[in-house]
Amino acid sequence: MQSQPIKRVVIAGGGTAGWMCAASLAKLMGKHLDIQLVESDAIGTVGVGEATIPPLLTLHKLLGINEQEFMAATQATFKLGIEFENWKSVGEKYIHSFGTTGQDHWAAGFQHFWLKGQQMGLAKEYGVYCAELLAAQQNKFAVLPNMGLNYAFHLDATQYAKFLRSMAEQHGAKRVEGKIDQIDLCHQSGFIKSLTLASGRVIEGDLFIDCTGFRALLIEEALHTGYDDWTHWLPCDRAIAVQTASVEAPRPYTRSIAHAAGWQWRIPLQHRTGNGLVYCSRYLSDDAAKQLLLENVEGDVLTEPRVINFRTGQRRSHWNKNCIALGLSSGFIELLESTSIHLIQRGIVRLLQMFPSTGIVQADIDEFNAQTQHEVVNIRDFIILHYHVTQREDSPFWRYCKNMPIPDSLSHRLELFKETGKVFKVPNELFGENSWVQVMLGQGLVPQQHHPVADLMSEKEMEHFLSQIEQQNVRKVNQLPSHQDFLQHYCPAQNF
Ligand SMILES: Cc1cc2nc3c(=O)[nH]c(=O)nc-3n(C[C@H](O)[C@H](O)[C@H](O)COP(=O)(O)OP(=O)(O)OC[C@H]3O[C@@H](n4cnc5c(N)ncnc54)[C@H](O)[C@@H]3O)c2cc1C
Repeated sequence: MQSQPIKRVVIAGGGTAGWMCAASLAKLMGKHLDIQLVESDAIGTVGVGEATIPPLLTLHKLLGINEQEFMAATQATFKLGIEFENWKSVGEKYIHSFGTTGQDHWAAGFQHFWLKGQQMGLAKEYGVYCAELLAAQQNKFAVLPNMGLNYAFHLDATQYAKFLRSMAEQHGAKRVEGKIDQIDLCHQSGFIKSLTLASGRVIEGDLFIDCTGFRALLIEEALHTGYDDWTHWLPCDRAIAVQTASVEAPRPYTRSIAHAAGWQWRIPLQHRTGNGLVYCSRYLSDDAAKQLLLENVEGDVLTEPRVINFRTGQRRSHWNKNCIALGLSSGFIELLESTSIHLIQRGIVRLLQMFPSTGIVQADIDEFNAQTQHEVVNIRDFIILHYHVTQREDSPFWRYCKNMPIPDSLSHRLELFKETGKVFKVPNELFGENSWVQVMLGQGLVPQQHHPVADLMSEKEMEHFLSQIEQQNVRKVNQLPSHQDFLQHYCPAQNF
């Protein structure tokens, strides 16, 4: 397709996606590449995206990032999961934690033993059997040896981009300030040849990474790649974001609080709290959303509330010709389970694995797109689950979500769990069985049966099995310091 070797990589956009990509390429392939990143201070970044999930630790290890330095620089706190309030019904809550719940048997997941234990009147709440969940509820945390607790971070998105920028520049990536005005295509191949800036400067490249956010300047405006719209399954299309002063010690989890036409996030950082309301404009006006958010935040409001429009879905191809889209330019599922930054990371790793050093071939493009789409579709189903499996019928929004048709792939999973209690992870899927079980149970889907292997346990054996898991978790959590104390000792930011 394009037999010339790929030496010059141009990254358009310097938000989280752009700088994650620049830092990774520069650190891991910088010796062989000329990397330029173009960004515009006048346009700025989306400025949100502050909750992450555990696989980010793997990328940080790969890049040799010192966790304490990174956390101090980005005002970060630890995250053990997400608390969902009012999602199943108003007044009820559950936590989707990053930990393992109970102990699986090779033939059947822990949920089967828990269901049997419940039938026998011996099992407590599902979350009692997960150390991360107990630690989150008690606001406790420590980094334990051998990944004793699974965790991720809450971070300041602007500081994170700065942190990555300095790393990228240290490894040779060059930043170009300026507004991209025009994208120049090769008449014959349709490949991108160069970007022309408002200043008239022309930036040529062999491979272009579109990190221009929702604008999708390269992948869509120039290459007309197309977009699969998922608003019929994920109807929220607006968010209002606002930062507030902290009023309590930072909790080691994200809060997601459902309202009548969407939900509100609370992300505690060391120096402030990130808040926002995600909503569906069919059911709530921007003014009403703003009022609702401001009525439901705690602490002094530090920034002007900002409305962000989005359309859930994904780009039809994430890699088209010599352009790869990363971040918001590639699509947006929803922020509910903090999967966007993770998908940027996956796109970068995939690019490194398939880097077209000797030239671009269609087989690489097809493989990249197939893998990405497979991954994104499974995450999409997991997010739809939260909205669709609910007992709420108290507003038009929730009635829509409860009654909307859902993808067949999700229907099958829900049916399987409801009928049999079984959950199987699809190969290369982000969310494992334990995540699906936590959210399905949390949203109120209770299986009608359990696996017969759980029937082999006598009452005494079941009691012992459940109580030793519980005691082990209680002992682990009892020795932990408070999250706040641990942050203060491990990674205090300057103004903590
Ligand atoms: C409300 C909301 C909350 C979110 N919360 C989370 C979360 O908790 N966790 C999570 O994982 N993800 C979250 N996300 C997604 C996350 O914010 C993004 O994945 C992440 O910030 C990456 O954004 P980006 O770099 O693609 O785009 P942006 O941050 O928008 O960056 C775009 C870049 O392109 C540049 N640019 C654009 N046009 C031009 C031009 N013409 N010339 C030059 N430069 C240009 C801009 O200046 C900027 O540098 C959230 C998203 C939204 C909308």
